[in-house]
Amino acid sequence: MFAHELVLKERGEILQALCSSGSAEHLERVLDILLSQEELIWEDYQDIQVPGRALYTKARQLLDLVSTKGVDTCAVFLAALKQVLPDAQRRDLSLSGCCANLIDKEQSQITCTQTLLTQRPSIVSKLQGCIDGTLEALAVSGHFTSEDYDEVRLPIHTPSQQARRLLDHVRSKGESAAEVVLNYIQQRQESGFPLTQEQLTPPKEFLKYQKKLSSSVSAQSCFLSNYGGTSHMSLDDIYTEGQLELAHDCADIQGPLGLEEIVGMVGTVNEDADTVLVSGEAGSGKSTLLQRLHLLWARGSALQDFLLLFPFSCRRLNSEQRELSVQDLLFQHCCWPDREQEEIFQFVLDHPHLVLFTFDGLDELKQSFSDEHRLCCPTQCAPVHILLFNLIQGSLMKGVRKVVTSRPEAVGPLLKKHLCKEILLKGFSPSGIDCFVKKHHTDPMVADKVLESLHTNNALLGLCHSPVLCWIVSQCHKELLGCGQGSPQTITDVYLMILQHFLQHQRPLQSTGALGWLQEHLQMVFHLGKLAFEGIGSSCYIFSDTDLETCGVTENDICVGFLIQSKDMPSAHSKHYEFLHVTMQCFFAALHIVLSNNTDRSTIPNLFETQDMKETSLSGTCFRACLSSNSQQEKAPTSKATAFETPNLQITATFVSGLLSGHHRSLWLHCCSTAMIEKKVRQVARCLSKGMQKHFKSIPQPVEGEKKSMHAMPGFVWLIKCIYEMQESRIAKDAMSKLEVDHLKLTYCNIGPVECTALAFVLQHLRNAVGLQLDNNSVGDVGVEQLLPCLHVCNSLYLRNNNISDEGIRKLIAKGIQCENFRKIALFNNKLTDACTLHFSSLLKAKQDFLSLKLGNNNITSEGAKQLAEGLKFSHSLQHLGLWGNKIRDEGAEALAGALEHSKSLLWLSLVGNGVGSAGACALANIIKHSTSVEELWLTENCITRTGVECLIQALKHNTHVKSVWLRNNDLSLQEVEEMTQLEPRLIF
Ligand SMILES: Nc1ncnc2c1ncn2[C@@H]1O[C@H](COP(=O)(O)OP(=O)(O)OP(=O)(O)O)[C@@H](O)[C@H]1O
Repeated sequence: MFAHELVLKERGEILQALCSSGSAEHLERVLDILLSQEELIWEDYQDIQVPGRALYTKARQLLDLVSTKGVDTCAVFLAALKQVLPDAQRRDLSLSGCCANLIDKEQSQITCTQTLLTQRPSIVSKLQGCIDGTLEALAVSGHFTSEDYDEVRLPIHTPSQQARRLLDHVRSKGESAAEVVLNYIQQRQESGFPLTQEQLTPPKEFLKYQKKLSSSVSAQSCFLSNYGGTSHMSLDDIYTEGQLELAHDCADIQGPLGLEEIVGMVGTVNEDADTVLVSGEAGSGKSTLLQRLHLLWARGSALQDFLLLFPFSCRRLNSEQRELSVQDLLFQHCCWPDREQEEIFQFVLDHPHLVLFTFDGLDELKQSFSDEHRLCCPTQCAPVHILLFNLIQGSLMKGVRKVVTSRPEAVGPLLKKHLCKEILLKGFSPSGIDCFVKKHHTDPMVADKVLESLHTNNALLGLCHSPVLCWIVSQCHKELLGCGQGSPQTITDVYLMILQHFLQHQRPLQSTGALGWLQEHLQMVFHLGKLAFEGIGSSCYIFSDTDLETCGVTENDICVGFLIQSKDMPSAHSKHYEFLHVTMQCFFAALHIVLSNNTDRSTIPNLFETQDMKETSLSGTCFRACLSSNSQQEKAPTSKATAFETPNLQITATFVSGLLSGHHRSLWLHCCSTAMIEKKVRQVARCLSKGMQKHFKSIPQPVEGEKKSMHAMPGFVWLIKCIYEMQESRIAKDAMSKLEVDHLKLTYCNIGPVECTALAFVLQHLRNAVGLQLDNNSVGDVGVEQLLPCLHVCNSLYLRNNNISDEGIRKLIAKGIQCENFRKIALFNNKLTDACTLHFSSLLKAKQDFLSLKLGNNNITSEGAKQLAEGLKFSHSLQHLGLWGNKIRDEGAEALAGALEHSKSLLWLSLVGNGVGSAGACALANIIKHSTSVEELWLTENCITRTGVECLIQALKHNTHVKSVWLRNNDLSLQEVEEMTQLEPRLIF
């Protein structure tokens, strides 16, 4: 193959190789070589290197340019690539055979400017060690102004980029400036400063540091800390893959993402950014995922493109009061170099693309993200959050890859614009739950029993998609297996179960009776509750000895196991503690709110109003003000925006609702006054009702002719979940009696099985049937089953892109057949196969008023179509049938045509993108011939040839009510298309 053909054929791979590290270094080195080989002229170079242009755009332009210059330039380009790319990437490209030999140009140039061009690669290398000196020489000789100096020295440039910017400036200053540069380099060489080639291979001390860092990262990441109180669990033994998805649609990737793809370029939406965000709900496994990445890196089994990985926890960074430089941050917070600190840091600065930073829990940082305070100099000291924000946005240490985790609610548009991509972590898949439980219980009999019990309680199974809940449920298997009918249904039930588990673990229950376990440990609950509550209000998740003392937490309280010692705190002399998991802190804070006599009467209303505060972006002082302890107020001087606090306050509010539910009220009887509890119940009920009404009031009036539709605002799902936790049908009924909409839209709302359970609990009380649109969530089969109790109030159900399989459909249809209102369903982009068509066929037979069935982009073949046709024969009502993007061929089309040809109801049929061919088209022509209702037939992309279209034309001759037949992208020549359009204008090509 010729070089230019190869450049064309491997374009995608070459682009990836040049740009995937996110650093411009590879591209710029290739440009240096092409300039030196005189394959590019200066103007070509300037056309590509337009400031501010995205890296990928520059690379694409270079590829276009070398292709237009012909085979020789392409051969030199490939040789340059071969020289520049690291071994691993070079192996991925088949460059051999087509590369030209790079020629070392003789130093017989007429001008210094030419020499700077033809010797550019080596001059860039030489300059890196003496940028300052060269700049000074240029300034002294009057060629460079202080602006030139500043532009070259911009700290966002790596040293090699600074060298190139210097040469670019010199080019515009003329021959004498070029002479100054060459003279300076020559003098420097003569005075004994060698070339800087060794900058590209790590210095010896660096390798020692790398070893030290990786063993410290490995030590930190090999155990899971929340097993600390009870047993040690190594990450290897328990780690279970979570579900990772790109937040944005991306054609390049099918199926779930792997761990390596988190840092890779796949799914990039902003090529200029270096920061990847992994977002996920509380307990979805973000910290554990990072921990896994750290461990794999430290062991050399993943992310080996990065020589260094620096892990940070925002929770720990909160306690850093000093101003630090990036160098201090790396060395003091991650790993201290024993020697040659400067040299190691210089290597990091010179090779940003070989370095990875991870920041866990951005939502826990006391300050909210802002890009106002710019900092570019890595040696300048600043408060830690300013360093962090500048690293994330890339004004500091451009080119270093960053992975940041956060709860989704805490990510505002300000941060989003600095992200190269966002990845959603959606907890465990159904098979992930099985896998986790089996790993958790080494005894397979126990694991089987736990799983069996989970599969008989769908609400609990839904909860187990959240890893933290799956962990609790597995941990409390004895309680779970012992509780029979009363097994947990709500998140609060699960947390009460672990409370009971830990308390009884400490002192097995003997004489105290069924309610005794709590009473016996009430003081401990009060102490931890106070600590948790005060921390939640001020985003404080790590507690000192003094904090514990202030809240009365004793050694015995610690021994129960809810508090664990914090790892890696900078001050070694005093102990620090944190809750096993932050959701546990929320739970104890909720216990405090429910049980304490001393909480302010506005605590509950303020807690529930956090959502409003978020939506109106008021400050979070309101909730903080209701905290009673003075010490806490002293400790929270920062003005953290409410948006960052809201997730944990919302979780606390959800627990408050759950703890005050009728099911649990008897628990509190012996702990506090019934009147106080009842008052709090009324307060919560009022807050929920008020919150709901506020949402309903915001629904706009419908435009004439359109249905009244409500798109869920943030917080709607949370309120629904609180109502579910309370388990009060009365509140649900009351809330729904005021909702007057025809269509309820909850697309992209993070709806998983747990949310489905809550939605069904509340929506079943709707007075009028609605269209329920849940597209683009993570409902899954478990969620579908959870929705069944509200199916009777759904006239249409939209579940596009929700990971639903045939099993989910089986249950859905069994119920749907009995629901009078249920008339439309849209299930495109799921995991359906032929097995589901049997159920749809039964549905069509049984429900003579069913109107619309859309199953596009699934895996249905001709066999499925035949099965479906069996039901279609009986349907006298179906108006819309969508089967696009499946694998239905001619026989399937024939079966469908046979069933539909005499239909008096069908208006619209789509078989786009199936491959029915001409035989299929001829069969479908019968529908046109005989049906008295069909208006639109969509047959785009179906390998139909002239024969097929001729059948359709014939059929259309007898039909006046068909409006259009879509035939784009079939096997027809331009001439045929023109000819047939003339014959039948209703054909659309
Ligand atoms: N992939 C996993 N494999 C095994 N266990 C997991 C996994 N992910 C999470 N867990 C369990 O769930 C617990 C909570 O997970 P983790 O702390 O990682 O969640 P998170 O998303 O960081 O939560 P938060 O946002 O509240 O900080 C872990 O301590 C661990 O016990």
